[in-house]
Amino acid sequence: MNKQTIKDIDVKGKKVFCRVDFNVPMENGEITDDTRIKAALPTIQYLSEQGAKVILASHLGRPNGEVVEELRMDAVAKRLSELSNKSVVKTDEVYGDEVNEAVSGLEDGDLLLIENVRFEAGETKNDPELAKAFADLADYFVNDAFGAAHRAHASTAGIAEHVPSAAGFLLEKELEVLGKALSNPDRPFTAIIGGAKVKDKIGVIDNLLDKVDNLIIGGGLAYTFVKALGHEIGKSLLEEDKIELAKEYMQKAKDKGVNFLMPVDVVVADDFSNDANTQIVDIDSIPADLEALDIGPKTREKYAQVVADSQLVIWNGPMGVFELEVFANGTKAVADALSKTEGYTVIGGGDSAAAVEKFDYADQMDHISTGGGASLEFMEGKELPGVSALTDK
Ligand SMILES: Nc1ncnc2c1ncn2[C@@H]1O[C@H](COP(=O)(O)OP(=O)(O)OP(=O)(O)O)[C@@H](O)[C@H]1O
Ligand SMILES: O=C(O)[C@H](O)COP(=O)(O)O
Repeated sequence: MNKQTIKDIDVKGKKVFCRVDFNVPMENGEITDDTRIKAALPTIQYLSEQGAKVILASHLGRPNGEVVEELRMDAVAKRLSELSNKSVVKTDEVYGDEVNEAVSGLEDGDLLLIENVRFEAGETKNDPELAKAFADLADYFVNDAFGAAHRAHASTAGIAEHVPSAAGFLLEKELEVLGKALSNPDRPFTAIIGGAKVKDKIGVIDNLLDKVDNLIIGGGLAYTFVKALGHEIGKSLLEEDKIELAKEYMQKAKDKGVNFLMPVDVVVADDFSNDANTQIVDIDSIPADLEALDIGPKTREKYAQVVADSQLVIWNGPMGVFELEVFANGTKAVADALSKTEGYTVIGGGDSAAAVEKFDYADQMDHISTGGGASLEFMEGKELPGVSALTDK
């Protein structure tokens, strides 16, 4: 990486504004998954041990520039304190007098967490005044929020225009793993793309076709491709305006010699529920009144074999409606295959990461990205503003 990292800066006795991605799932005020907090700990602990005064900042949810009581950072501060074994000062403001006072009270090694940065409308607009206000709090800016690195916001990018900056360990690791996978992959290299919408994955599929040996398609987006092959898909998900593009991608795969794998059989249902009547049909026999909600057993076996024979696998997007038990087998089978392959396995965040956690395969994956949208944009080959804004080495 051509950017400074925290190892390149001397933070002893300095104030460091550290952007993290503590956008964790919450239910009734309780954090239901603290993976992202744990993932930022190495950077936070390092800064603290080096004697920095650590000012942490994150967004939580999408409050759209307003104070939303349920999206305050208090539960996060509490969990961070438990995980780090340190007390964490928490402010109720994002900037201003309360924050200035709290910062002046910090001793070397102390941790402070400011309020949800998205309570300020200027955050997502990358408002230069808000960016300057954040910068004025600190001597250095450290970005460890890989999950928000695809956003050009005041606390992820704007601030870097005003103070020297560096990448934290998590950001560095994510870029290293995903970067190596895309630029110098071990082969055979297999990408598995699922999830609901073709339109969200267009850039990724296009970019990956230039790099992979096998491209496996599953989930709701598969049916636009199935339709493009001329099969009927009943009530399955379809993006009519993407059929031509699906044809182009299948042609591109052929031209590039990429093995393009699509479902050969599917689980169809009469209802989007666990009580639905289901049956398994071949891909060219989807009944007009039913919806395909998972890949079938022949497809599971085929995909598992390709994964077993791969040296590198990147997975983004579930194979079916994994939230419902009856349509979870495809996603489970892919997770199981990844857990068994000798190849290096990368989970591209978002729903696939949630599925891997849910089915207890997380420990057996080599890298689970903390960024859903960010890893997608990275895999599309896009520049991440939260990275490009950092000081060059
Ligand atoms: N055959 C299907 N029909 C309808 N919905 C499906 C089907 N297969 C998967 N899904 C749904 O797709 C959703 C995930 O789609 P999405 O494109 O958001 O995935 P993702 O890329 O993993 O998530 P993220 O955007 O968070 O990274 C899941 O909620 C799942 O239920
Ligand atoms: O959950 C995420 O993917 C990141 O925290 C970014 O959140 P956002 O999509 O609301 O910007």
